[in-house]
Amino acid sequence: MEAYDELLHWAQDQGIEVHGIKPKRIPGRGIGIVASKDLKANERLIYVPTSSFRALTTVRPKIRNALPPPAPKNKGTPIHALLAADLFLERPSVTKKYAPWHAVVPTREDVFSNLPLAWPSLNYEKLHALLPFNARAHLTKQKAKFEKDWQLIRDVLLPALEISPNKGRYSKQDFLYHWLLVNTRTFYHETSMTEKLSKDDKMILQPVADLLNHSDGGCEAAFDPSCFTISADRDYKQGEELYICYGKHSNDFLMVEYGFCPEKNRWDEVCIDDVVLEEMTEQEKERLDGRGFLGEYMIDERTPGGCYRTRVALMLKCVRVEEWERLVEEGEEVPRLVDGVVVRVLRKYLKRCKEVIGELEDFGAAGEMVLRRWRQIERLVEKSLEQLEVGSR
Ligand SMILES: C[S@@+](CC[C@H](N)C(=O)[O-])C[C@H]1O[C@@H](n2cnc3c(N)ncnc32)[C@H](O)[C@@H]1O
Repeated sequence: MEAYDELLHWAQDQGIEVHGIKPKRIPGRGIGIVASKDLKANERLIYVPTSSFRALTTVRPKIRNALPPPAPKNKGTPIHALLAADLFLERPSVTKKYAPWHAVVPTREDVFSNLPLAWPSLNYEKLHALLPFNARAHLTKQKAKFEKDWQLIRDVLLPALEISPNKGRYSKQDFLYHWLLVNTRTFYHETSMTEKLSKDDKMILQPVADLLNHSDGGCEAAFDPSCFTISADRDYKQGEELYICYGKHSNDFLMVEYGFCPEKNRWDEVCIDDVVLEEMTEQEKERLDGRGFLGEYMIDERTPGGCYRTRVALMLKCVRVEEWERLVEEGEEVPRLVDGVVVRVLRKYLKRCKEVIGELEDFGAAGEMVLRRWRQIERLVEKSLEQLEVGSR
């Protein structure tokens, strides 16, 4: 029997209802979910009762008792770390219970080849430095989060269970694999047990639904304290892939969190803080900070001339300070005069894109995803420049 068929049988025994869909291997996306028959909009496709989640309640007591309990305001042990520890320390008897799920989740090789946090140390520093601004910032934060969780596992959990860390199966790399599995497969869900915890802690794993790939739109996901459901957002033809939206994320975020960088993404945007801030004197930065306009300068397909924050910041370069203060105070539209400054800054950014692309072209397979990302950015900047230049004629 195929691993997917076994998963579906197993899921049925867990009370999970699956209707009109089936898992399928999809080139470049691992496993995904396709329609096994024609589907109508609003048909319920997956029903997962709370009892079949892997959540705080299913983390084995010996693990929960050894670690500080999760607490509001990100105090205590993150649920992420608890779920990852539960998978990391699974004994064969437990694994047996979840064997059909383990048989279909990505292997270590799959996970490590896609996710930046798992880049081999030799490449990590170099590629990290070549990431676009927001991807770099996000990866730095993610790394800090992982290191903190690993410290808790190594220094508190493993000693409490009398397991020696850094040995084979209990190594940091092995924890990283399970931590990334959790990171890429959890869903947001809230119960009375988790309502006081931070948003990041309201996470659960749910077999079958976690096989849905992401797109910038897709099926409807809904939950209440008793279950999680996925319904068709439109009619589907048999064989079509179904997606859900993991969130309105940019490609920089998707690349770091999930290890892929789609060509089509209506939520994509690019942060150009490095080039905008290079333009500013210390005094100008202070002024921007004082008005709450320091950083987060974005461009996207809909705003070729930059977001409001970008335009406000660059306005400092083309109007007198008193006029700038007045326009900001009154929330007035930024004058078209700023377009000239935006063009100059975007040309500088485009030059930088091309330099990084040149470096990444020599990097080989390890840098492929980052290269693809920079090429997307290059296209976006070129398009923005074209539109600004046409607009100024
Ligand atoms: C929740 S899982 C989805 C199921 C997954 N494809 C699998 O094989 O188990 C999330 C992972 O699927 C992959 N993925 C999801 N959406 C994708 C997409 N649009 N393009 C490429 N990979 C995608 C990424 O590896 C991501 O980390």
